[in-house]
Amino acid sequence: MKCMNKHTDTISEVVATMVQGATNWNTELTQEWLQEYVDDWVSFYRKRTADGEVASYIPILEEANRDHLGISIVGNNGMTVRSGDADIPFTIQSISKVLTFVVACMERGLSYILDRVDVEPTGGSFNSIMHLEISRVEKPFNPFVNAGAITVTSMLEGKTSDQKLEPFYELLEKMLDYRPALNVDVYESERDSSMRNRAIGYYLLETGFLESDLNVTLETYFKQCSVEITIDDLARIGMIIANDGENPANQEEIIPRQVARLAKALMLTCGMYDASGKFAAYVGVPAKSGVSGGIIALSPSRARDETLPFMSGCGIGVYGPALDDKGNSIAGIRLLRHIANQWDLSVF
Ligand SMILES: NC(=O)CC[C@H](N)C(=O)O
Repeated sequence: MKCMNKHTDTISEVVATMVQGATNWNTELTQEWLQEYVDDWVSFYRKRTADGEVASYIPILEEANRDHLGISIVGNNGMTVRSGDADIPFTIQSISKVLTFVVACMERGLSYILDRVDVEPTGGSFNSIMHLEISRVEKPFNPFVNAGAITVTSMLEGKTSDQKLEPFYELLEKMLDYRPALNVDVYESERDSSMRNRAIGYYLLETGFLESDLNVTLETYFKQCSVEITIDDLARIGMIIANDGENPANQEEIIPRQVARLAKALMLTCGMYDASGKFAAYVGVPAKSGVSGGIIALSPSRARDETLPFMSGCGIGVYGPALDDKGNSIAGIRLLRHIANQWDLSVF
């Protein structure tokens, strides 16, 4: 087998050699080799955390360590590569919007939700009110900015926040084999400080978009954002969405295919707020970020992929609480960009 040189070979070249040549190609060797690569990249991009700031508008989030950077990657065969600060729990924040959207579509049907929330990027910040008012929209722009997400949350079935979130927890449990818990301190910190989201809520109430009581809707929204997860969880959820909602280990359908596909399209066009265009151009994979520094990303499964069979249909979780001015993990984006380019993950 060709001797591997991680400084000169691209990952595709090496894996292509492995696949073509190679009587002794094996998963363990590949994993070891990928691990070395990823370890190098994480230590390189960790320096970029110094260029960002942790979120402070939810006071408790300011306690995060801005030097942290970790990544977890799960292939469609379960192969896992994790590196850096991979064991730090953090709250899911806006990444929850992908899951409440999925749950709402499963409960109400896709067309019910799409009649009430659009699928257009805003080009504005995640918590903008201005867009709603200036454009006099018929419905909120998309489910991944706060106005659209709060509207989706109002459409979840149930009268109390706990009833509304039960199917959300059940979906998480099905994907992760455990039930993540609410971080009560983060929930209370957001509940007591989130005047902007209350303003958005009142505007949605006035304009007739909300389908549940305002206070219950906001309580549900703050709770969904405060569920604690890890990058391994994000990678696993990403891997299932990448595979059109199916668990590749046993072909069980966890999310209906059409809903998973729509979620991917929305992640690609709206997942990184007003940096979504740049992210699509330079990274090119569906992703969704949150203000605690998490990013979920994925490489949709592609039959054509011969060089990296186990990375077609992979999920990626990143944690790096130092954020850029759009509210996305500053080092996390750079790390993802590097990996997507090296491994040819772009959907384009
Ligand atoms: N970008 C985010 O992660 C925002 C989520 C946060 N809970 C908020 O609504 O303000």
